[in-house]
Amino acid sequence: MTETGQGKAPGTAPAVRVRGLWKRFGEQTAVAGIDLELPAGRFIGLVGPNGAGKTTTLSMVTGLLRPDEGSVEVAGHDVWRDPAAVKARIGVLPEGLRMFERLSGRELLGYTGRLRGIPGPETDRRADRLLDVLGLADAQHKLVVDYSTGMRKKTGLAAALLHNPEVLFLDEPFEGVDPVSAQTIRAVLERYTASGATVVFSSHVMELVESLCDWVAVLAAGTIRAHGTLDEVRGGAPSLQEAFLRLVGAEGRLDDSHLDWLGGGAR
Ligand SMILES: Nc1ncnc2c1ncn2[C@@H]1O[C@H](COP(=O)(O)OP(=O)(O)OP(=O)(O)O)[C@@H](O)[C@H]1O
Repeated sequence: MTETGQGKAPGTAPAVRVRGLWKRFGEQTAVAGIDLELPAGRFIGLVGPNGAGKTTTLSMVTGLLRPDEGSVEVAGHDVWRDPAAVKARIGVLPEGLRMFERLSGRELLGYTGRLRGIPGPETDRRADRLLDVLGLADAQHKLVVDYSTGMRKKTGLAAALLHNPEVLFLDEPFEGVDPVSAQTIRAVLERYTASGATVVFSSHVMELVESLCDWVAVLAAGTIRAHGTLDEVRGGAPSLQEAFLRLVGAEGRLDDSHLDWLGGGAR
């Protein structure tokens, strides 16, 4: 059992089960019929080029955006039929996270704890630990509006972890984060998955995904191009980056002759 009393049974049900997922914005098809199962208890990377549909997929999986077609289950619960059960079990750090700017980091966590129904003293205990581990203790009484990008990400992560979710969804969690903070976030996430929880995060940075994740899904043009363990997705390729370029059909995209005017003193 987790500290919040939710049953966590890694391996019994997939963390996420997506069937026939579609989303169109006018003429633009952002997600084109995704079927995917993400295993529980893994550190999972969702990778894809710009515009591949990662954010749209994560938004639908976390109940922030309604699909045109298809179904999503998280930890065995249907996201649209049983939203409260899903929301109790997930933590989300969305892209472009909006926060209450006029609260301090500390107040924000206190508020999040109350929303999550965690008793005050327990919220305080967890907030103390998270702020400390994430290097935010000294800034905890500053207003969020005055935080740097990295501090905002770390505060958002603390808020997403406060209720000890079964599945944590992070959209580009390392973007705008300095290497020291990135290392801290990594350590926190590794500790969290070691306890049987699942992390699903999106990224363009293949080296990061390769070093952190043990399971990967590759998305391009709204479809899944490959999924499986890191070794399965890499196939025979020497690195995930090379496998990725092949899978998304981007090998040799740069034809030097197009940029023959660039550099070399020619104006
Ligand atoms: N609200 C929207 N209205 C119109 N088009 C949208 C909207 N949201 C996403 N799209 C389009 O859907 C496609 C997928 O976008 P999405 O943001 O999911 O991709 P992504 O993989 O997260 O990209 P990036 O890595 O650049 O953040 C893109 O072509 C995008 O322009």
